[in-house]
Amino acid sequence: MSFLHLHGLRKVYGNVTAVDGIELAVAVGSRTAIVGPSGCGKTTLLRLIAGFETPDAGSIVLDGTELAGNGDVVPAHRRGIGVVAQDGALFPDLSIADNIGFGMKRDEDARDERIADLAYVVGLDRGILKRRPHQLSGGQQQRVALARAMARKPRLMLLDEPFSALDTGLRASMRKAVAELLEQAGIATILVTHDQAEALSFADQVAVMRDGAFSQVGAPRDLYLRPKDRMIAEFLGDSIILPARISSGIAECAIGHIGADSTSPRDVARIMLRPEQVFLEPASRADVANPPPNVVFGEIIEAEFAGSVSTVALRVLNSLDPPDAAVIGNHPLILRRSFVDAPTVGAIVRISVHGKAHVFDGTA
Ligand SMILES: Nc1ncnc2c1ncn2[C@@H]1O[C@H](COP(=O)(O)OP(=O)(O)OP(=O)(O)O)[C@@H](O)[C@H]1O
Repeated sequence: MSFLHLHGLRKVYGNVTAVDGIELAVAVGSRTAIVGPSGCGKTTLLRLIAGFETPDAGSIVLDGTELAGNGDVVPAHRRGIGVVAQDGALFPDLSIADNIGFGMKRDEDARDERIADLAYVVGLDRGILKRRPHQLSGGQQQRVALARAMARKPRLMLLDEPFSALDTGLRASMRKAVAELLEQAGIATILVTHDQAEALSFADQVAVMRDGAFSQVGAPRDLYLRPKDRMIAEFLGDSIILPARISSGIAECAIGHIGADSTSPRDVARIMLRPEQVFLEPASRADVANPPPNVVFGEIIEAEFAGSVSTVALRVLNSLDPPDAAVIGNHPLILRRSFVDAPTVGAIVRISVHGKAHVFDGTA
């Protein structure tokens, strides 16, 4: 069931169209991530939903109530929406307790107890409640901002890059903790981020944004494995994109005949593989001289070791399909992934592919 519905949203600043034609349905208690490059309109979209900006066209309906559209605009403080910004935006002169309790009434029953409960829920020690924001770490400040937003019992939570100031380890643990917390509270959440891994791991639904519009919306796994075009594929992670011929559900390409996720026959197509689908096993020049059917070998021409993930460039030695030979010959296949024993320059490897190749619509 759709809890939040955005229809045809548009926002223009002077001659900049920040957001245009946005359609989105958010289910009750679900997590949506909006991901896209800097300046694509993510923050503007959140500000429209929060009520800090008014759309030039389109509508926002939350739980059956129109917040913006044809009729009156519901002001931000009446929307029941919590917002956590990138920097937390805490009040520097208030104690942590008063920051958390900012939206509560002074005489609210058991106010102090609720503040302490909220601090506990977001994993903050009771001992810091008397401190001021500048006496807290970045991660603690973000937790305070989240507790403050939760104190108002929002129906929807908007998170604008709330983890971006944190270092990698803390970022991942905060993300997990926040996701669990909001899920337990049954609060639907929209997270804005420019970090694709964060979007894919956080959300049930990911919307990829480009130039003010959504280019694809779907479940993380679908978007990652079946992106609509090359740009989305590359934005969501490393990809190997090859020309291919599709016939009987098989993609015939330079590195073999691989099962395809499309059965429509096509003479000229583009396919995508994710690096974790491509395996390299040690082989020798003698194997290359007598290749078994549908087996492709390569030679490592560059190798870069970088800890758990290494990058290798390989030249395909017995490309199966002549149309690809020139492309592959001129452009080595680049593979960045983790190897137990990464091959070194000069090594001969047998290339194999697991899973299906994704076939792009069109030839882009
Ligand atoms: N108040 C404003 N006045 C004029 N232009 C604005 C305003 N706010 C945003 N813009 C423009 O609208 C476009 C979208 O900006 P927005 O901040 O929504 O992007 P973003 O995807 O959140 O970027 P970032 O990831 O860098 O925060 C940009 O071109 C920006 O310069």
